[in-house]
Amino acid sequence: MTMSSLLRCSRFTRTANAPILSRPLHSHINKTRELWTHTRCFQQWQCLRVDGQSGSAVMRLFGHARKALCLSAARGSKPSKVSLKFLIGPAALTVTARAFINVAYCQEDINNNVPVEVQATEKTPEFHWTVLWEFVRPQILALLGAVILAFGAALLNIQIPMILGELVNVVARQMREQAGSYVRDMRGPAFKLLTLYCIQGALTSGYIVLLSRVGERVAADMRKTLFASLLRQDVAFFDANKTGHLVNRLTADIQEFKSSFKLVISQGLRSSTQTVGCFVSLYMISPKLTGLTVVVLPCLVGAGAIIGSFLRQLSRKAQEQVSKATGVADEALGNVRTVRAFAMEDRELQLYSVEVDKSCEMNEALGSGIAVFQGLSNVVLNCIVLGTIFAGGSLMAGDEMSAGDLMSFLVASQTVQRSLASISILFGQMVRGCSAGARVFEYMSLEPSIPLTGGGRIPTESLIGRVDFMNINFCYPTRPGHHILKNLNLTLPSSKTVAIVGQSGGGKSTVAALLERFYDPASGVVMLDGLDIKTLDPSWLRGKVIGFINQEPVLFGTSVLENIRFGKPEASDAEVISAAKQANAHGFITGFPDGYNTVVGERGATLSGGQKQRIAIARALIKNPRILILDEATSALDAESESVVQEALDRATTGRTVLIIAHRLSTIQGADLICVMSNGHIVEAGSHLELLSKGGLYAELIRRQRSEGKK
Ligand SMILES: Nc1ncnc2c1ncn2[C@@H]1O[C@H](COP(=O)(O)OP(=O)(O)OP(=O)(O)O)[C@@H](O)[C@H]1O
Repeated sequence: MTMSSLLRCSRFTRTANAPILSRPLHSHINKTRELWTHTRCFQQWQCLRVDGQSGSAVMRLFGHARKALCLSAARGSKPSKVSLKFLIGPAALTVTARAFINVAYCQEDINNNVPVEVQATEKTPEFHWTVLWEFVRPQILALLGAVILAFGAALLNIQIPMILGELVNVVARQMREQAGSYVRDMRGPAFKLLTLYCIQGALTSGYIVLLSRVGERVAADMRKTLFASLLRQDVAFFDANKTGHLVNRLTADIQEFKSSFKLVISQGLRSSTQTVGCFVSLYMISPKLTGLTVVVLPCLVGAGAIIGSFLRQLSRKAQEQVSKATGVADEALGNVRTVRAFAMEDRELQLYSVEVDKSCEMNEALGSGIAVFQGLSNVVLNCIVLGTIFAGGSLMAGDEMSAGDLMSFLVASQTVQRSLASISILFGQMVRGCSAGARVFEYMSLEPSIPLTGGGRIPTESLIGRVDFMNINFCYPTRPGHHILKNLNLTLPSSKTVAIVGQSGGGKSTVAALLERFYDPASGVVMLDGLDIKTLDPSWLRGKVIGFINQEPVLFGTSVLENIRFGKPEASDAEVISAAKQANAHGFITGFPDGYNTVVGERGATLSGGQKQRIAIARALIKNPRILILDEATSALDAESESVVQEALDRATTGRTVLIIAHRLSTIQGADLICVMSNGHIVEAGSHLELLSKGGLYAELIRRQRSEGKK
């Protein structure tokens, strides 16, 4: 979009019930509008209601609008309309903005703390033919072949009623004249008809084979491209989108698109060719009867289409209800241990039953609707046949038509009916296919603000491993008004252990997330060996430099060997075993009947917490990271497992830069530096003894934990 078109479409309108704006405010908004058009963020603004706001309040309002849009962009949606209700002082102000989002604004500094209520209406994703073309292009020859074969089959279908008519004429002549050989007269048209049937069958199989090849390959390419795009997205994107919703796009949406694509090409082409062709045939057989058909048929097909669309709506709702019920079952079965632990089986069953009963009711209603529709269609179709015979018979009586012509007319008009009905169904299918395709394309074109790769790398031999957090301010993109880190300054000296402590929810893990570059700070820099990590290759940083072990290690449902090798795919078996030994895991792994080939179950469900944690440590150690982050690595374990894991961790931290995030202060007393976090920044730093002697917040935390321990 050019700057001039942006300026053209930028406008403010006052709605009927909006109070008259004061002059200074008007000019202020105009200035702001200029600002926005220049930042290329907005396509159109509509200021609906402004009650006695000061200029600066309006400026803040625009700031919030921008943040809301950034938030939506981080969630992966591009809203066309965002309604914001701001409560600034006593007055309320409502603005509706039509937005053209520039995703780059996700990283804007977010510093305002005005209470804000945001409702974002998600824009329906758009279907882009150019994107589809990119997927179809490699299959174009097969697709053209399919189109030609389908067209050929449709042309043959048009011939069939005429030849049937010829056959009936032979029979009628035989009955009338009783002369000549029946078999000889029938042979010609019968042979012709048989040949047509065979060719038509061959063409039909041909185009179905080609189309399913095209459809499957296009769908496979789409799946791979969408999955690659999803894997590339920012962590913030996954904060904002449910996994089930994303998986649905990869599975159900692509499936729906593929079915529609195949159906629209094969049936659409066939039905439209047949409709046109058979209409020509009808006209050639009997212009009078065709005139009658032209009046009656569209009315009936139109009525059928209306009822059909009602039934489709009903079917969509029933399907939604089925997936709702599936969602309940999915959640319960996926969290079966929690359900069992709370003895909630009956409640889950009840929830599921309610949803299943609703879906049953809807499907029953749908079934009744379909039954009525089918019954009516049968009556109507038979009436059409009756009407055609009636009208055709009177034409035959007047010698304007032969019996064969009437037969041809009947078959051709039935073909037209079927084709028109299938076109009306296909239209709905096409709409559904396009919206499924649009949902798939939406995430394909989404560019992450933090790329996966690209940027500099520090050679391993010169990597020191010093980390500096300088003046960091940060809010999570999903909660723009909630400031987690405020002017945080922290240094992790090379080969030293730094522990961060502080109240729960204070932002300790957020510091680790910024070092991993899961998010970028709103302002300030994170430096590795004096280089801004934004200039370094994120995949190198995460894959080679930093080892991350957190409270709830997630393992993949494969073998122990593969899980450890996840840290370094090229590692030999000997390296895996050595990492397992360092992590105190070799003993229990070799105790399993299948040793390193033991499959650990979904998310490592067949292992104990301590065993999972030690495999996670081995997975982190196998890449020999310069920096190790231990985020509450032992807090989920019992005392016995904790001591085994702690022993592994103590061994792992030697010679590395280590950042420990801990609740239990007893585990970090040996750290070189302990930093106490409060209110988003570091308020105290020093060794355990120094901090104790100061008698500040750390001493208070120690005192509290000791008294809790005693209780
Ligand atoms: N992905 C996220 N999106 C939005 N807010 C988040 C996200 N992760 C954490 N938060 C919020 O950020 C704040 C800091 O969370 P963080 O996990 O950094 O705290 P913490 O100090 O490590 O807490 P704890 O000691 O309980 O683990 C919390 O208020 C939390 O609700």
